[in-house]
Amino acid sequence: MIKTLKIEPLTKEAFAPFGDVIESEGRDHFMINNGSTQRYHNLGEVQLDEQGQGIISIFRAKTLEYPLQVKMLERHPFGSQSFIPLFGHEFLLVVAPVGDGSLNIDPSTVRAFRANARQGVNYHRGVWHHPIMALRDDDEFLVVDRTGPGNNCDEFFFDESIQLSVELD
Ligand SMILES: NC(=O)N[C@@H](O)C(=O)O
Ligand code: NI
Repeated sequence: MIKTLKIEPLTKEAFAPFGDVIESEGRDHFMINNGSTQRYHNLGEVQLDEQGQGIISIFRAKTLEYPLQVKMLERHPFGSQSFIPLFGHEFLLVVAPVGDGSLNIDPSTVRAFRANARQGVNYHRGVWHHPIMALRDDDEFLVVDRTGPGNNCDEFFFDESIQLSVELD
């Protein structure tokens, strides 16, 4: 299978099978702080197993070479993982649904999205995704995810006959 993935705009609806889109555009809010602040409440669900602890980190990411061949995806079975751009730059996502839970990905289910400069994402537990795909060198992302016992990162490498690529326009 040789396929160039169509890069879709990131929307709450389109991304729903994979997790949450963290954004204020078009979302409900309520006023707090005596009317000085709008709270865009509960935009994403932080998912943890019982032994897990939620933590906040910063990822400083190099850009990858494009066209990119998607050779692998990873998942975090014990918790969600969110990426919120700190410098307001767009970034890319490649994802695949949780599936039946086995260590396998149907390549026909792999999708690519482009986050605009005011969007973050929250991958739900077990959702397959490519490691962070920054579009600016040394871009930084606030990351909320899970630490704790056990291996919380499974990797799946596609067979060499599966060539999924991402091209920048
Ligand atoms: N390994 C790690 O912490 N990073 C990945 O999970 C990622 O999604 O970038
Ligand atoms: Ni990850």
